Amino acid sequence: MMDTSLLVDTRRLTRHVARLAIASLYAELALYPKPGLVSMVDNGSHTDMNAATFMRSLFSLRHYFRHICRAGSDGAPFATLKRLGIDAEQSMLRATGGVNTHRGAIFSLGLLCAAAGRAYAHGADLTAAALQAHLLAGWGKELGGHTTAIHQLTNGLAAAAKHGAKGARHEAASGLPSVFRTGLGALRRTLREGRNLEHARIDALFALMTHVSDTNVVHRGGPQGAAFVRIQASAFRHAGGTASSGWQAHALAIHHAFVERNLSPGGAADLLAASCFVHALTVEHER
Ligand SMILES: CC(C)(COP(=O)(O)OP(=O)(O)OC[C@H]1O[C@@H](n2cnc3c(N)ncnc32)[C@H](O[C@H]2O[C@H](COP(=O)(O)OP(=O)(O)OP(=O)(O)O)[C@@H](O)[C@H]2O)[C@@H]1O)[C@@H](O)C(=O)NCCC(=O)NCCS
Ligand SMILES: Nc1ncnc2[nH]cnc12
Repeated sequence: MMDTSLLVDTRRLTRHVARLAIASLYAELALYPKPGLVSMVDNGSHTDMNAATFMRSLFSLRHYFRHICRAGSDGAPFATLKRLGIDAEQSMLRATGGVNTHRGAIFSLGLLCAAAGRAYAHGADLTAAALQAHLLAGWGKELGGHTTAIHQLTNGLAAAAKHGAKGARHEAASGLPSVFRTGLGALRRTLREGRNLEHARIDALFALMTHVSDTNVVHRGGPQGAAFVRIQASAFRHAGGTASSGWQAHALAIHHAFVERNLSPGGAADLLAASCFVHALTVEHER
């Protein structure tokens, strides 16, 4: 006879995972000041999207995260995840009137939801190490060979071809080191030092801006823009990050400098949401 308790538990897990995924995207959107990025306060360097566009996008993705987590727990092949990802991109574009708000999150956060489902189905504790191991064991080989599933020249492909930017596919094929090492590391460090989640998210965003090969930055600003982002983010961190009493004024000055140069670290923003997700999902298993 079928074990229905497992079915109920899996349903509970997929709901929990989807709720955390959406909450993480919301936390990223609500954070301020975020250099060049859209928030509840302003549109940063963007003219075609605002917080309402992001809220519509976020709402359109709520079932996707549940479905991709379920696919992971069912042991689905990469082709299934890809299909779900493409469908989610289409829902997002319908919800936003064609604006790319969350393509990176659909990809990276979607893969993490699938990895959570796979880890759970294998009876693993939901730790960060288990998530990364299940991501790579489940779909690492296909991710290594994943070119693109959408047959159009994206800004990311153009930035890769012209300037060698690595982008989301390279990041995922390497097991999302920016999430598991850079983002999560910074979140945990700031919390350990006794500051709050808002501080931790700001520190994580600046850590990601220092390390990530962000196709969004490269597409808009070229190699000089990417260097500017790295230099500004490093200066913020060397000044002590959110441990410094003047951190808000410093972050705001960087925000204005990015808007002046039309720069937007959208890849780092997506990876911040992914880091917040991993932190929230694993925090009680890491003690
Ligand atoms: C696999 C794909 C997702 C790859 O897509 P693409 O060829 O576009 O590759 P990337 O640019 O590398 O990645 C896509 C988005 O990921 C974000 N990103 C950028 N750098 C990184 C990075 N190093 N690591 C992780 N993620 C990264 C980034 O998203 C943010 O930027 C968005 C805005 O970008 P853009 O459209 O350029 O917007 P504007 O600057 O405003 O443009 P203009 O107005 O100037 O024109 C922002 O919304 C953030 O989300 C990249 O956009 C994809 O091709 C694919 O295959 N999809 C199908 C799904 C799938 O296969 N799923 C598999 C299982 S889940
Ligand atoms: N808050 C934000 N602003 C602009 N691009 C983004 N991509 C993901 N989050 C973003």
